[in-house]
Amino acid sequence: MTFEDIDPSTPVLVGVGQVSERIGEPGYRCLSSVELAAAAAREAIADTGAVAATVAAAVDTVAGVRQFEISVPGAPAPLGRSTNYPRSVAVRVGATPGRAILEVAGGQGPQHLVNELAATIAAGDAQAVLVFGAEAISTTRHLAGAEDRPDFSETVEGDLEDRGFGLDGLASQFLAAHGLAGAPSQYALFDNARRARLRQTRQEYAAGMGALFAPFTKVAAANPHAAAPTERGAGELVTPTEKNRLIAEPYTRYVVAREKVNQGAAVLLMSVAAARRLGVPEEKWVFLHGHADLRERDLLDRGDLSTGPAAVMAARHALDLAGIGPDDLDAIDLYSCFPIAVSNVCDGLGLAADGTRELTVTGGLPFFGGAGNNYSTHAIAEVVRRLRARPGAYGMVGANGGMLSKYSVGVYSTTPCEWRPDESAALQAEIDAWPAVEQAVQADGWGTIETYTVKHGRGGNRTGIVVGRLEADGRRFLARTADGDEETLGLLSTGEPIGRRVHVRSFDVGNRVTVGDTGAGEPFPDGPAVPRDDHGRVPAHHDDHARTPPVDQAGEASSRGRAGREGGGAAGRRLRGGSDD
Ligand SMILES: CC(=O)SCCNC(=O)CCNC(=O)[C@H](O)C(C)(C)COP(=O)(O)OP(=O)(O)OC[C@H]1O[C@@H](n2cnc3c(N)ncnc32)[C@H](O)[C@@H]1OP(=O)(O)O
Repeated sequence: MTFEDIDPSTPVLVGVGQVSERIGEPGYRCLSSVELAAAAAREAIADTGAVAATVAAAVDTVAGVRQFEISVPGAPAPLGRSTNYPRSVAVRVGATPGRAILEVAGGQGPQHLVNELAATIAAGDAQAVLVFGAEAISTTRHLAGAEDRPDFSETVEGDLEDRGFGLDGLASQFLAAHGLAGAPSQYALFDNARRARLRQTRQEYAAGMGALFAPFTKVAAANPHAAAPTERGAGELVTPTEKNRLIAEPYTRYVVAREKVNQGAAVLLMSVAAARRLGVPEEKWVFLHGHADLRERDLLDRGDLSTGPAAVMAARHALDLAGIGPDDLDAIDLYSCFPIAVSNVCDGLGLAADGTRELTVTGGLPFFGGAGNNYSTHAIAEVVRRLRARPGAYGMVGANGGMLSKYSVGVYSTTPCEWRPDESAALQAEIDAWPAVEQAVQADGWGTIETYTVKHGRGGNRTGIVVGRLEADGRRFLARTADGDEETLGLLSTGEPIGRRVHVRSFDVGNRVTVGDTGAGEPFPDGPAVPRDDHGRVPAHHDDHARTPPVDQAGEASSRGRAGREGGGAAGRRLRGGSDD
């Protein structure tokens, strides 16, 4: 395949842009997420090397990645927001697209949009597509309480293909009521299960997480767009200190996605025909050689909580389509909200995760910054930049959303290639046919711990969360510890809890786990009942705190004040599982 004989409908990435700003630094402009996305989009348009106004006018489709503050029902936006984010950005860059898309929540969004809209171009249904996203969480958090805070509200007319939150099966009042409202505690369950599978001690596993992420800090330190550009050693990353407090065991703050960022990124795709017509030089062109989008089973349905096979299948399929293996990749960016998101894919692909292989091009979500759902647009932009500098080399972006729930992959190169349809649908049917683990929504009796975490609130309060199997019939249960149950917290915080025997008891407010069958026996006095028949229902966000992540991507604070809030009284206090941080 050469540039001369390539099909004119072939999709090609022709422009990328990234912008960022840090509070307190020279040039800080207090930009809204719309302004950050627009600045990145302008950069992507200019990056084509063609006449900017002509390129902007040719954009027929815009697709916005959802910000955290519009990713969960009831999320606050203390500085206001646009009623039509994609068109707010389009107007600013001089585009008048016929189609405007607002993608569902989730970190897979950027790569998914590139995969989907490249297919749209290949089918002849679009010619020039601008994908963008941005977060101004740092600015919003900083100014939320200020008297002279800016107002980012705007009303923009025009059609909008709003795909909704897309949180079905990812978030529910049932999960939230048992402490699983935020991403750190959800992912901690997977890392602890992986540790037990590898038969490692806590110290050994922490050392591995440190070794995995220390090289990420080095990449971040060299990246002008990084939110936390500080190089740190492996030991420093995983040693709890006042600054590096425990968030959800085994995670300290340094190994958790950092959501306080002001970052925007954009990618411009075109058909080869449009790129030629608009005068985009061929040295700017980057082709999608492989792509895949797969969804894991819902958390409590998964057979093995130590691994996320759908993500690995997606990566393998994208590489297969490209006709290469992991060793052929020159640049890799694996989504890194928590260590397991990276090590799961490394385990599956046989990639070294000890620092000998670079696994991020940006610095990763804890150090570059977890730009809400939009992190991987930055990864794509950086991979494109690197591949242009190394014609013929391959790069891969793995983008993760939910609780290791959705994985989208792109394999890129400057080498021309025709559009290659993927077989994700057939693979998805295979995944969907895997048997779901039978659940005991109301769990009573003795059981065995399958995985666990202990969440640490800012004030020192702790909540233990256990996923286990009932001895009587092997059904899976979810439970949390009662308030002040130091004995059970002690079991969960030392040695190897996985495989240990515990007692679980159901109450209206949810399941409670103890090391013995006493203590959780009294009837619970009051408090709203936990919905048990609607696992897919997304809890509304009533937190008036400035932090806005959705359940999909949330910080631990996001369950405050919603389902699972328990009543008072002595027994109530004892049974209460402790608040989020
Ligand atoms: C699929 C997925 O992507 S899942 C992942 C989704 N993302 C998440 O869930 C986000 C998870 N992270 C979080 O919730 C939070 O970062 C937490 C809970 C881990 C820590 O939050 P906090 O306790 O509020 O952290 P804290 O504010 O104390 O410190 C974080 C850093 O941000 C800095 N910071 C605080 N406010 C701001 C601000 N407005 N702007 C920029 N930086 C800020 C602090 O100075 C500190 O910097 P340092 O690293 O130099 O010490």
